[in-house]
Amino acid sequence: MTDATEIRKGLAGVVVDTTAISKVNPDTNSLLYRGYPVQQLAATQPFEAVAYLLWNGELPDADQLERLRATERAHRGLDDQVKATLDRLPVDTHPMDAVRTAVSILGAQHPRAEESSVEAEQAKAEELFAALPAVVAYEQRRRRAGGPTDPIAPRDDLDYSQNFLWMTFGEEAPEPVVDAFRVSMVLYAEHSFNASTFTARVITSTLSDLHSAVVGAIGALKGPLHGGANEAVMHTFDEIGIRPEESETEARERATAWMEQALADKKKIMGFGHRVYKNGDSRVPTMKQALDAMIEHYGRQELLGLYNGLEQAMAEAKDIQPNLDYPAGPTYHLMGFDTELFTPLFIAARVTGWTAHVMEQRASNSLIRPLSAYNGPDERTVS
Ligand SMILES: CC(=O)SCCNC(=O)CCNC(=O)[C@H](O)C(C)(C)COP(=O)(O)OP(=O)(O)OC[C@H]1O[C@@H](n2cnc3c(N)ncnc32)[C@H](O)[C@@H]1OP(=O)(O)O
Ligand SMILES: O=C([O-])CC(=O)C(=O)O
Repeated sequence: MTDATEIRKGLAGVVVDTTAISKVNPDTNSLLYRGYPVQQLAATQPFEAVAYLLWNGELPDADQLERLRATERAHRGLDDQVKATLDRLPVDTHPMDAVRTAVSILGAQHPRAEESSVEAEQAKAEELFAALPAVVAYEQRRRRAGGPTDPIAPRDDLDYSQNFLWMTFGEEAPEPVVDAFRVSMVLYAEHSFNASTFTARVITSTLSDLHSAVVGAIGALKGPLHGGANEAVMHTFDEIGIRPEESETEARERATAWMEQALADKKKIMGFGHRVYKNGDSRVPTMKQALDAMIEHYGRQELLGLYNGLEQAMAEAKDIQPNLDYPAGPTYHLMGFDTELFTPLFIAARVTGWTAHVMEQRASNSLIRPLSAYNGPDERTVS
C-alpha cells in the first residue's frame, strides 16, 4: 500500500534550495558561474581564477590570484601518508577508489578537520584543490609502473594546468594541450545541484566536515550515470575499435552502424542525454572545440569520424544530444591519460564546485531529510 502523495522519482523537477554559485538554464542553453557565462571564463581565465570565483563570488585581482597560487604551490606535493597508503592498494584498484581514499586520509590528518569557520573551510578547500592533481597523477604513474614508483615532483614555475600535466607525464605539455586541459577543468568545475554536489550538501547539512562531504561526492560522481560517463564513453570508442590508420569517413560509417545496433538492442549510450538539458548541454560546443584542437594537434581525424558518427546517429534515432562527458573522454584519451583516470580528472575540477556548495550550505543550513511514502506490508504481529 502506498501513501497517497505525489512522488517525484529522482527528485526530477524538484527545486530543493537556492544557490548563488551557478545557474543552469536549459531554455537558453546557458551556464553561468556567479553570473559569468562559462564559455567566457573558459576563453579567458586560468583555472585557479575560476576556483577563486566559485568560492568567493568575484574573480580575483592580481594580488588575490597570486595569494591563491602561492597556497596552491605550497600544497602541490604528494603527501607522504597518502603515497604510502596508495602504494598498499592493488595496482588495479579503480583510481576513483584510490582518490576517494586519498581524500579520506587528507581529511583524517588535517589539523583543522573539525573546524567549520568560514576561514577554516576556505583553507581546507584550497588545500584539497591543490593536493588532488598529485594524487591523480601518481595513480596514473603507479598503474603504468605496475606498482609503487617515484612521483614526479611539482614545479613552482608552472601554473596549475601545466603542473598537473607535468606531474602526470614528466614532460612539459605543449601550449595547445595545456589550453584544452584548462578548458576542461573550467567546464567541469560546477553545475548546480547535480547528484554529487547534492550529496556533498546532504552530508554538510548534518554538520559533518568538508572532507567527508567530498568523499561522499566522489562516490556519487563515480557512477556512469554521472561522472563515470566520461570513462564509459571511451569504452564505447574502444568497443567500436580505434584505428588510427583509418579515414574519417570509414570510422564514421562504423560508428553509425554500431550506434544503430546498440539502439536496436535498447542500450543506454553513455555520454548522451541529461536530466536538465533536453536540447544539448551548454558546455559541449566549447569542449568540442578543445577536442577538435587535440584531434588537429595529434593528427587523429579518425576519432572525429567516430565522434560524429555516434552523435549524428543518436540525434537521428532519438533526438538525444551529447553531454560534457562525450567530448571530454576522447580529449583526455588524446592527451595520454588512461581511461580509468578520466573521472578522477573530473574530481580535480569539481572539488572547487563541491567545496563552494559545502560553504554555501553551511552558511544557511537546514538538515536535508525528505520524506518517503511507505509501500511495505501493513502492520502485523510477530507470531
Ligand atoms: C557530467 C554528467 O554527469 S552528465 C550525465 C552523464 N551521464 C550519462 O551520459 C549517462 C547516459 N545518460 C543517461 O543515463 C540519462 O540521459 C541521464 C541519467 C543523464 C538523464 O536521465 P533522465 O533525465 O533520468 O532521463 P531518462 O533516463 O529517464 O531518459 C529519458 C528517455 O531518454 C532515453 N535516454 C536518455 N539518455 C539516453 C542515453 N544516453 N542512451 C539511450 N537512451 C537514453 C531513456 O531511455 C528514456 O527513454 P524512454 O522514455 O523511452 O524510456
Ligand atoms: O548536472 C548534472 O546533473 C550532471 C552534470 O552535467 C554535471 O554535474 O556536470
